[in-house]
Amino acid sequence: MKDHKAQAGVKVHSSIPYTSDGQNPKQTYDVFFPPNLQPESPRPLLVYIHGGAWRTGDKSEYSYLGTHFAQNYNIPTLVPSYRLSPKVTHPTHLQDVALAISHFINTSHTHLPSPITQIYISGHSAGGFMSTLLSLLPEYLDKADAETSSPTRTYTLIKGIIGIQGIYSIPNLLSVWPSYSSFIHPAFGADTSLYPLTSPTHISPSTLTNHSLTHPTLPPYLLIHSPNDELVDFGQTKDLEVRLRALDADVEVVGEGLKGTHFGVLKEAAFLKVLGDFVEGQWSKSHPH
Ligand SMILES: Nc1ccccc1C(=O)C[C@H](N)C(=O)O
Repeated sequence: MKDHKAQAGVKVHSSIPYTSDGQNPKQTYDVFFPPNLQPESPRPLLVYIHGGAWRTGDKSEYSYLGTHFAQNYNIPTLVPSYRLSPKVTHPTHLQDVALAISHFINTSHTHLPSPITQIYISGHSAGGFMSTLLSLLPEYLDKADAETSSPTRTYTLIKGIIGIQGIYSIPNLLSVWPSYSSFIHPAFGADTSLYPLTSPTHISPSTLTNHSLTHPTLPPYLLIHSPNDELVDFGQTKDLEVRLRALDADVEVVGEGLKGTHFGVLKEAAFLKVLGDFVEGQWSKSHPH
């Protein structure tokens, strides 16, 4: 573990292993702490799950996001890496991310003056698929909690999900972009009949009812999708919006006003503002000044 100061007092803990063997650099996270956190003013946690078609990408490319939200919104931000395909297949990527979140929550008292009481999970592209599934299928975080011997049920801390140019339906993605089987097959296997089962857009009310005994309400969703995304069509976001509304969730879709490409949007000031303001806005509802 390395500790160093980033700009303007943001404290970074880099490459913290979240598995017990601690051997794989992909199974580590970076976490960005705002300066001067006070015990009497708790803050939410923002998680950022990177994209890259389940086969590329690394936490190191998104340090600027952690620094930004810690510095400008005073929000501790967790950026995990996870193992990539073809080395692993779904749901291993998601299990890694769930373990990273549970691991951080259960060690955060060593870094923070007060416990984390709210988690906002954002994800870009394939990361949007994962952030959404974490909210719709509690078993991923519950299983991670069992592994970390968590006394807290991490799932119940989720207070918002942010999908950024996400992939939410594998079948629809392949019907619009057949060539994407080049990364979908390594990530999800060649049996296309299983694709609907894994997709957030295909989660049914009855799937949810099975879980809702202990957590009846879905968190609010913010779905961000620039009209200039050249790699993932807006239909992905539209279809998820429709499904989430059918599941009685609050959904806000932001598209107009953004200009960036699939990856370019992540550097856009308007994007950073929409995401940060959403987290701060949700948090303020339960923590009025
Ligand atoms: N996020 C995506 C969505 C759709 C299509 C491709 C991507 C990619 O990220 C491609 C990646 N750079 C790759 O080399 O696999």
